[in-house]
Amino acid sequence: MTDRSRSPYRPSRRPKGGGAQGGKGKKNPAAPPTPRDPARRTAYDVLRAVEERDAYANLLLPALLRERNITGRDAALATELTYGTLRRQGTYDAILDACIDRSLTSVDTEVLPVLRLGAHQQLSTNIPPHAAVNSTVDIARRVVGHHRARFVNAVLRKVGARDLEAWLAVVAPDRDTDPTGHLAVVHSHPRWMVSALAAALGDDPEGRLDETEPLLAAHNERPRVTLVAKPGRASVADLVEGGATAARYSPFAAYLPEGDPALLREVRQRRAAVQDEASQLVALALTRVSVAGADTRWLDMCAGPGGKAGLLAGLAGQRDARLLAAEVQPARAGLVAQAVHRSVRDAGRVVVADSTRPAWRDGAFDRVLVDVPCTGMGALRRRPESRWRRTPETAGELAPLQRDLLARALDAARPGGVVAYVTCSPHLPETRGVVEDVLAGRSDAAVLRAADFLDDIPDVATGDYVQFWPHRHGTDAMFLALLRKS
Ligand SMILES: C[S@@+](CC[C@H](N)C(=O)[O-])C[C@H]1O[C@@H](n2cnc3c(N)ncnc32)[C@H](O)[C@@H]1O
Repeated sequence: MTDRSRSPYRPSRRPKGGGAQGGKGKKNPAAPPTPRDPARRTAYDVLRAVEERDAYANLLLPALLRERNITGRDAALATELTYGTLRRQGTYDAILDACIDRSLTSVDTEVLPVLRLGAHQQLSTNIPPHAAVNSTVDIARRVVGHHRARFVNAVLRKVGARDLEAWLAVVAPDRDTDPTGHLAVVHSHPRWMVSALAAALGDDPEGRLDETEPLLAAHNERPRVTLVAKPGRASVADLVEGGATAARYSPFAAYLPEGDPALLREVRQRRAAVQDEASQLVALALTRVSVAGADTRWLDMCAGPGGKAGLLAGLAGQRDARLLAAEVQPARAGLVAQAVHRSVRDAGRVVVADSTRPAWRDGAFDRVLVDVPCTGMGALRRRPESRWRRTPETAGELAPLQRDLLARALDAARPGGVVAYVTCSPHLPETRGVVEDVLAGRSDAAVLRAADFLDDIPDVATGDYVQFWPHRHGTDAMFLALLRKS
């Protein structure tokens, strides 16, 4: 069995600059033609760009759909094929590995995505098997030529010999003797990530990883769309009138069962936006901690693209406070400005700034949010390919920056002020590991029981910290620590 501690089939890098267009066909940049079988071709182009140049599917796919004028059912099929294939890539690779004589690592980066795309259609969709194979081989002929298309045809016919369940019984390690390896193949995650998530959940590493399994399964589900009604500018009732349903936990959230969020008037007018419910709740928790004395100066140190800053600015405007939102990347700061400047009484100001070298004086703020850059292991439902990008080594490389940012956040808070340390990751070295490291080196801050500020939400407390989970709360796996400056 191949070790799946990381995406085992990473090809060597190709020269950059080729765009997503993989084949030899000429492309007219002024008016790109809609390709034959546009859904599959577009899914293939995205999968190949992800494989070869670490493209982001959530950015590239909508851009290609727009550029090629693909809408309706074709757009829906392209989306399903792209995300479905990326989510189950680890499982399909294990199956494909068993179907070819040589190692899958030796398969060209042009061919590998087409094999995965074919496996996905055969094993996880209702597309009739002959149509799945024929259409995929047709794509292969156009993008990699007749010779390699014959190879694709032969492999996919072997894949079609069993259904998914039967394949898993063959290729997944035994659950009792190797639960981590079993779950890694069955639920398509790198092996190290299964262990890291199990540790964050507190699952017994010697046991069957019973809670880890539903978490991994949830990562392979399409997340529902959650909206935020910006305080003072729209209400949940407005969103419900537009077809959404009130959310379970956040007083500002509504779930959109289906359809394009932009069809809602409030979203078009930027009075509402798409935002995960846990993102809303960690920002809200920061505003619920009581602070003695003045409560007018709020800081968001890592604000881009502005989800939490937009909510905080709205809440600040209702309480005669003002938010300063800092973001190091100018383009992302522009997005923050769009989110913040429509808050009540325009309570936010945005600056392009490196928050590790603050332009503000120490002790200047009553409330500070530091939502640090992280591995994104809490958002695998929305960015399925990110699970294959990290290794155990690279998963820890942001920790020095995270520690630095938290230390600067504590500096920025005044005595009696409060700091929220947030990550969109449950990975222990970037959650409690960072908080405990920083607090070990200073005596001017104490941890508050964060769950006390999110009182009606079950199963979020992990000691003094809060950890949301996709399988428990239907949200991203967002972490929150609340600290009081002394
Ligand atoms: C996890 S994201 C923040 C998400 C944001 N709070 C929201 O809700 O939309 C982290 C952000 O921090 C920014 N960042 C990274 N290093 C920074 C630094 N030294 N100073 C300021 N911002 C930084 C990144 O560019 C990124 O936009």
